[in-house]
Order: sequence, then structure tokens, then C-alpha cells
Amino acid sequence: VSVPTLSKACGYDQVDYLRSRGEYYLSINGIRMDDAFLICKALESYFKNGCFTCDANVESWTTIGEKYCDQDFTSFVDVKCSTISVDSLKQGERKLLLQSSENVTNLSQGIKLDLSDEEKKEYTSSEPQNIPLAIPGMLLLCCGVLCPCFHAKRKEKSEHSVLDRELKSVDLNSSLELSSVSEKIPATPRVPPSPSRFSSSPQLSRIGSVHLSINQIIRATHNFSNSVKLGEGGFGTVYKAVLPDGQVVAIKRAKKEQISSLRDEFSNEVELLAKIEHNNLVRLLGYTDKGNERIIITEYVPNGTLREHLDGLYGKILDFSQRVEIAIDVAHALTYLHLYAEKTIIHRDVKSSNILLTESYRAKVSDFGFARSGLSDTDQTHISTKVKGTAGYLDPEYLRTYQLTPKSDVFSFGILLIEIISGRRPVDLKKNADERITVRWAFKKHSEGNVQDILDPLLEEKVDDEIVGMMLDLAFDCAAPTRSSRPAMKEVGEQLWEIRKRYGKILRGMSGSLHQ
Ligand SMILES: Nc1ncnc2c1ncn2[C@@H]1O[C@H](COP(=O)(O)OP(=O)(O)OP(=O)(O)O)[C@@H](O)[C@H]1O
Repeated sequence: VSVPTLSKACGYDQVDYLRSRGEYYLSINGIRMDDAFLICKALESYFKNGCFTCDANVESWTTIGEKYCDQDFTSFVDVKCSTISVDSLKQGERKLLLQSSENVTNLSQGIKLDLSDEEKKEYTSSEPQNIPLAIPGMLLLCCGVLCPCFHAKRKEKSEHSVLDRELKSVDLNSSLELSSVSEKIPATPRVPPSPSRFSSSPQLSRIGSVHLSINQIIRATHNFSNSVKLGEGGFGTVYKAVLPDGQVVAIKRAKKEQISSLRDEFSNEVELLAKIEHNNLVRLLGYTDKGNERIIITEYVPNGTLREHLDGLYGKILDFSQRVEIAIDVAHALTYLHLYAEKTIIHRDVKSSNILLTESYRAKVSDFGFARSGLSDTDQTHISTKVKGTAGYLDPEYLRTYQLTPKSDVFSFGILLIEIISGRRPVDLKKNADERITVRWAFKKHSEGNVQDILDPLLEEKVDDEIVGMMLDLAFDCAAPTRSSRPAMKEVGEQLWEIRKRYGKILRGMSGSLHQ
């Protein structure tokens, strides 16, 4: 049976397979699946209706059908398309990832579900609004990569309620580790070995200027009291603490239940923070790694996150000049990491909730949980590694190839820049379909010449079209789909300086004419 080209009758639903905080789950159109049933029905209908094209990684889907739905769909596949074997699973998984990253630029890709509403209800969670990864096109990893846990889910229904509770606490802004599939992709020969782990390293125990025992930390945080809690992220909870000498610090305590899976993240953060010293990067002061506790002590940054300010949570709205300064600070921090640290460091999780502000609204980049160092060889161009990051900020080329370079941070920075200009989150599911992906919406508005529509409506001042245009041009360059089209972070900083200069001139011109 040959596979016809995709017909309109096939329609699309979005199938995502994602991992968050160490847990895997599957969603279709943003609705979490509690059982393999739906995805198997979907595959069956898609194969039977000839909905796959040759380039749709059909062999991977077939392998999934075979392995996880106990169904053989191979007879539906045109021999010209592919050679199918269960042994090709690994290759298939890789291709599925490729397919999923294509979804980054094609929202409508997916498979069709021929199911009644009753069937959908029966097999899905009753609270779809809590699903963190119903992120159209952004974090798609289609069902092929889910499989080990998918099976487990089938068998271990009793664990669903635990998983449900976990998922409900996740939100769109959380950092994520995407799928286990990339772990199976061998690293390139030039990849340096993982950094040594922290636990027993005598060197690491000397890191930082603050050395506290666990009892001292307990005292400083009033036994990790909610009254001194600053916030919570994927790694754990952050507390404000005053040390006996009066120094105010932030204490980040890993979640107990996640400690084993966070081992790398913790050591990454400690090792990397320890090596860097820059005004626009949050400073590591110390750490504790005893028994079941992983605790990082960093400089306390008193004025909340950039995201909170864009949301207007502090009353006063950031004006445009402050936003440009913040963008410059972040660009400087990233340039330092990319170019001037001992080794190239790629942050991997540049986003507005990881930008902390000082009282004078200067920015400090925090959260090095996902950061990677490497690229010490002069001719090494990338690190092959797992895809990690946050929905909406993830470099599509990294998603597709697993090749991490400093340009992945540049991509995230481009998305951040649009967020700074517009005030909108990179993905906003509450918006109409054509506005949900902010970068696309902004690009469309920009190409129609409506740059003022993109500007944050909370801004009180008028900003010249020329300046908004310059910022947007830079943002789109940074968020180019291929890394070769993106500028280096240093150049981004220089361009922002030019914009700042030009904006200053315009402002001075305006105030001059007001005084005349
Ligand atoms: N050094 C700090 N000074 C002041 N507040 C901080 C500091 N570090 C973190 N916070 C606060 O704690 C919150 C949680 O931080 P954390 O880095 O753990 O998570 P996140 O970046 O929001 O999420 P994720 O880790 O999932 O990406 C932040 O949003 C911020 O409000």
C-alpha cells in the first residue's frame, strides 16, 4: 500500500511527549494522556487513512506502533519510504526528534485522532489547564521518544495520582529537560568528559567565601521557613537568609525527592558559578552537600525578577531606557560567559525569570543549573548534549541536532529581547492562536509595519518607531532559525549600545524642544 501525500481529510492533532522534572508524560493537543490507548488509536487511524508522507518519519511511527501498541503497521508503508526494523528504533527516535523540532516552525504538524469526545474524556486528565507542556510547537517531542515510561504508565496506574500532583505544580516558565532520547545520541569525539562531580572533591568544598554548616543554614533560614521563601524553581526552593555577620544571601535548597536526578544540575551550578565573577552574574558564595541536602548560597539580589517587573508586580513599570540597560547587562553577562570565562560557558536557560534586578534596576543573570562549559579546543564548534532549557526560549537548531553552541544562548536572548520590548511571555496560551507564539506575532506585526503594536502597552512613554524597529531587528537576528545567521553575543551588546546612544539622542532632542 503506498502512502499518499497528506490529504486534508487527515487533519492534525498535536502529539507531544515531554519530560519535566524527571517525569515523562504524553499530551495530545495539550491534554495529558493517562493511558497509551489514545496514542495507539491515533496511530492506527493515521496509518489506515494513509496520512503519513514519506518524509514524516514514518518508520519511527511504525516502530512505536509495533513496540508500544502491539500493532504492526508496516503493511501500510510504501517500501520506497523506508526500511523498517525494530533495531532502527534508536535511529528512529532521533528522527522523531527531528520531526518534533520541525514542529517548532510548523504548528500544525501532528497526527489525527479519530475519537469521540467521550473517548477523549475517558482517557485524559480532567484538568487540562494544569498541563505545563501544552505548548504548541515549542517543546514537541512526539510519542516515539516516550516509550519506556509510556509502558510503565500503562502498568502503573496507581502512580498516576502522584504524577498528577507533580504535573500540577509545573508551569510554563519552568526549566525542562527534554526527553531521554538525546542521551542515547553519542557525543562527538571531541566532547570533553563531564566535569568532575562535587560530592567528595576537596577542592570544591573550599569554593566560595561563605562556609556554613547545615545547622547554621537551618538557623539562618528559620528552618527553611515559608516566611523567608523567595521563590521556587525546578531545582528547589530559594530562601533569603541573614548570616550572623549581617550579610544577606540567597539559599537555594534542592528538592529532596529530586536529589538524585539533580546531581548533575547541582554540581554544574556550583562548579560554574565558582569560576565566574562579573557584575551582571549572580555570585556564588558557598555550598553545602551533606547527606540528603544540596544547598547553594549565592549573592542576594533584592529587586525581584525581570519577569515579575514586566508583569507589573512591583507597581512601577520599567521604562524603555531601563529595559535597554537590562538588555545590555544581560548581553554583557553572556558575552563574558561565552568569551572571557576560563572556558566557554553556555548558560542554556536564559529567560526573564532568571534575570534578577538590583535596587538600581541593573540585571544579574542567575540559575546556572543547566549551564555547560567546554569548547576549550580552538577548533571545537559545539558540544553534543541533552536538550535542556525552557519552553519558548529553546534554540530550534539545538533541538534538532543536539549541538549546543553559544548561539543557543543568542537565540534565547533574541526571545528575551522581544519579551522586554513587548512585555509578553514567549508563549501565551491565553492569547488567540495567531498571537500565542510571541516571536511570530511580533515578526508579522513588524513586517506589516506595525511596530508600535508590539510595544508593551504598559509603557507610559512613547518610543520612536526607529528605536523599536532597531531593537526588533536585533531580536529577530538573534532568534534566527539557524545559528550561522545569528550574531555573536559580543556584537549583540555593541548593537544595543548603538541603540542606547541613538535613543539618548532622541530623548535629548525631545527634551530640548520641550524647553524651547
Ligand atoms: N540570588 C537570588 N536573590 C534573590 N532572589 C532569588 C535569587 N535566586 C532566586 N531567587 C528567587 O527565587 C525564585 C526561584 O528561583 P530558581 O532559580 O530556583 O527558579 P526559576 O529560575 O524561577 O525556575 P527554574 O529553575 O525552573 O528555571 C526566582 O524566581 C527568584 O524570585
